[in-house]
Amino acid sequence: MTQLSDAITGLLESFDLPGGGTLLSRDMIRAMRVEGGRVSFVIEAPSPEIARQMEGFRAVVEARIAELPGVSSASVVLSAPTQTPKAPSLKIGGHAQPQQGRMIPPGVKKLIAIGSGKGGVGKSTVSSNLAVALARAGRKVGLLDADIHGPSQPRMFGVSKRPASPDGKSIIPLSAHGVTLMSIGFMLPEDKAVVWRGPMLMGALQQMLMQVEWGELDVLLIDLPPGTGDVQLSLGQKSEVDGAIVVSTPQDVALIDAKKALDAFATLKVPVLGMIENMSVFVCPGCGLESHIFGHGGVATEAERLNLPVLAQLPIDLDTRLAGDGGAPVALGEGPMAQAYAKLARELIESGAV
Ligand SMILES: Nc1ncnc2c1ncn2[C@@H]1O[C@H](COP(=O)(O)OP(=O)(O)OP(=O)(O)O)[C@@H](O)[C@H]1O
Repeated sequence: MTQLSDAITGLLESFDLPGGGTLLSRDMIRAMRVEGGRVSFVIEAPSPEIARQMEGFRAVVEARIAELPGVSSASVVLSAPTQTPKAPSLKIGGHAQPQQGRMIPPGVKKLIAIGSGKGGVGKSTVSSNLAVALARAGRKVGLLDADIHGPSQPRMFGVSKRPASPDGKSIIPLSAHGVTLMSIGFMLPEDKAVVWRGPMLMGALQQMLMQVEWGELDVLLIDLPPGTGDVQLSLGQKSEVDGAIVVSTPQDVALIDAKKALDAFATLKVPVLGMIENMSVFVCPGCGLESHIFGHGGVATEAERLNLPVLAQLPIDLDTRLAGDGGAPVALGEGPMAQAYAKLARELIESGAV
């Protein structure tokens, strides 16, 4: 740095701002130029209101800069972000911030996690449809897509807008089909892989739970990543999950992993509300023949062994797949799958779980 730059930095450090810190420590200086003896820069205030209040301060800073040896002219301008919502500061790879207390979004009455051991068993499909069915039953529902490595909810709800952030910190969730929605998928390009370590995942989860303005919700469903990794661990340890639902297909490999997911919830002391068997049977639309493509009865046996209810048995269903891919979950309609999800929602409400 030149002598003049040093002198400018020293001067800027000498002004304490109300509320603590300096223009430099609070990162409010923009477009600094020192050319010959001409100095110019912008002070960016957090809001137009604060910019107005800082006018006297700006004039003092400008005058003091002009007095520095070697300065021929000084121009200090105040600016503030416009009121247009700007992109949230959900920085990729941000670490969890230290915070007091636990990650419990204010205004949310119940947190329900939806997990699976294995990927691809239909956990996100079940989450989206259950969210829609609960909303249709009159519940105020939020859905947090915490499947950080493979967020599917933007596609399943047909929304991919970047959420707004009026102050650059709080994030306004999106809303689709009566459900308040947030997904890491809204913040990243679809083809961008998330390669994060544990603390970064924790940071992202913390931001999605606590920076998002969820508002008043009867229930926030959390679509977990498959398996028993860092997101499950953080959620179990740092939040208060009221209940978990484990989705599995009847297939042995899926069930082995589902048992691990159940075991993880038990370790984290998260009460399991029950299991959902997805893709339990395929009924041929031509002849009505039932085929148990992924096996039969495995989920019921496991649930019985653990004294857990089987909350639903959902068949392999083309409409479910098409509706999910098309951005309008099948539970929005009137057909048999919509009825099955409506029944699941009703029973969860009646049991007091949501
Ligand atoms: N009952 C069903 N009938 C037909 N297709 C289904 C059914 N359930 C899910 N699918 C389809 O299976 C695929 C995987 O489902 P989904 O993404 O919900 O699984 P997942 O367990 O969340 O996967 P991942 O863990 O990889 O995110 C999707 O294409 C979905 O539409």
